[in-house]
This record gives sequence, C-alpha cells and structure tokens, in this order.
Amino acid sequence: MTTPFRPHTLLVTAAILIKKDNTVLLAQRPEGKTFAGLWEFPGGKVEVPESPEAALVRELNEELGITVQPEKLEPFTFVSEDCATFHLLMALYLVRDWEHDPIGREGQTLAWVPASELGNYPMPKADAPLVPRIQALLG
Ligand SMILES: Nc1nc2c([nH]c(=O)n2[C@H]2C[C@H](O)[C@@H](COP(=O)(O)OP(=O)(O)OP(=O)(O)O)O2)c(=O)[nH]1
Repeated sequence: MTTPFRPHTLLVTAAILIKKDNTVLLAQRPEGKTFAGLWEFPGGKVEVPESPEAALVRELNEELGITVQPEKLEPFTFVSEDCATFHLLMALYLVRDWEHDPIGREGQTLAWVPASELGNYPMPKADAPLVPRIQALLG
C-alpha cells in the first residue's frame, strides 16, 4: 500500500497595513526568495516556539523596521492553499497603528496601494481571495 503524499503545512502570518488615507502596503518579494517579483503582504513564517502574533511583530520589524504592539494586530481572515511543495496556511491581521515609517530593510520595493488598485499588482496565487475582501473592507 502506498502512502499518499502529504505536503507539510507551513504556518505564515502577514499584515495588511492600512494608512490613514486607506492605502495598503505591498512589498515586492526580492530575488532569491520563492515567488520573487510578486507583491505580497509583509510577514513570514511562524518559527517554533513563537505565537503567530509574536512572529508577525518580529517579521514586521525585520522586514520594515516598524514596531507594532501585539494588541494592535486585528485578526482579519486566513488563506489555505496548496503550493507546489507545501500547504500554506496564512493568517492575516489588519494593522492601523505602528511606530516608524516602513522601509524595505531586505531590499524589497514597497508600495502604498489604494484598495481599488490591488488587482494591478501580481501576487502569489494564495493572495487572490484577499483582494475582494480588502476592497469590501476599505471601499
Ligand atoms: N509574507 C507573505 N508570504 C506569502 C504571501 N502569499 C504567499 O503565498 N506567501 C508565501 C510565500 C512563502 O512561501 C511564505 C512566506 O515565507 P517567507 O519566505 O516570506 O518567510 P520568511 O520571511 O520567514 O522567509 P525566510 O526568512 O525563511 O526566507 O508564504 C503574502 O501575501 N505574504
């Protein structure tokens, strides 16, 4: 009897950073990473033994140089998607309050994008359902 192939589930957290003018931050994944060139919501993998919230606070500081208090992370939605070699489970949080201006500390290009224009930015397949959800939220 053969054992069915089960890709491992990768737990990722990501932030939808919303500025006062209702634009949303996208980051372009740098060369050398999976999905290089595509636009994403900043975040990354949850490492053992972090909580999802602690991982996101860490990633936002590493990637963007911003400081976010964990209680300012507002759970929004999640995506569950089969990728080539793993299954992605990504928890998305809304963030409207942070310290310092975001900069691309890992060489990523950043863009503040109105919700209505999110569809113009190529994203990983898993992100597709997020665009209408964010548009419904922000109008
Ligand atoms: N952060 C983020 N990751 C996404 C999005 N959409 C999507 O499919 N992913 C995938 C890409 C990666 O396979 C995974 C995130 O891993 P990552 O490589 O960014 O995580 P990391 O920052 O911990 O990476 P590394 O330091 O280990 O290179 O989730 C998204 O909108 N944001």
